[in-house]
Amino acid sequence: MRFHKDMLLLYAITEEYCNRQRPLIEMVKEALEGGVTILQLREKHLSDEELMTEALEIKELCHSYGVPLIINDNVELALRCSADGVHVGIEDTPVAEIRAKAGNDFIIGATAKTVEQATAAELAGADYIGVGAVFPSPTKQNAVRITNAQLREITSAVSIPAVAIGGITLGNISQIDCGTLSGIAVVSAVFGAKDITQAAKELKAKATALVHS
Ligand SMILES: Cc1ncc(COP(=O)(O)OP(=O)(O)O)c(N)n1
Ligand SMILES: Cc1ncsc1CCOP(=O)(O)O
Repeated sequence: MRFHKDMLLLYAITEEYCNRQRPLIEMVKEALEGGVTILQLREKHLSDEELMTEALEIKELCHSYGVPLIINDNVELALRCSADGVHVGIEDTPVAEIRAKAGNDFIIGATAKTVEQATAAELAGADYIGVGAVFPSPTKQNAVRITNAQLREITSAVSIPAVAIGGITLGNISQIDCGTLSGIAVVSAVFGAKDITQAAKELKAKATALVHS
């Protein structure tokens, strides 16, 4: 799927602790019904084989909604299951290596917590950056926080699009003073919600207002 920055508007990320009373595919479907625009499979507890099974099933579902599937960290698996892309952190496979191997149509997202990391990601060929944590995150409690000023500095240092991540909820999204953001990335605000579809709809409306502010 060809990357466009509008895909980043409501970026939903799966996570083990948010579900598991019921199948992940069911929860992903509810999120897609609510209008998420890109989905990342981030299931760190699964073996490659289990992840492959989930990825293939979820990819079909995402594609039926025209939504790209991104795999967290695991480049080899992302390529093997023909996912649309991968998201990597600072300590994962280097972006330039992925780009050389996967070609230009593969979506590559990179985490950036500093201006240096953001400009390096852009130079190496990343399509977008994920910047955060902008609030304390229940999902990644040790995530380093960044301020609104740092967020603005980072996003304005690059010309590739950016999403903010970390502890974003319906209640605090309007406190993000973003500069130029293309969207928000969330785990618990969607997959931890009682009504996933409704939560996604409401977050999407607020994300739309944020990116146009
Ligand atoms: C969209 C998005 N932004 C940032 C991250 C964090 O990725 P990373 O630094 O690799 O940390 P883990 O996800 O591996 O804990 C992300 N996953 N997605
Ligand atoms: C993967 C990641 N990286 C920084 S915060 C975070 C988790 C975001 O989850 P939540 O939206 O529940 O805070």
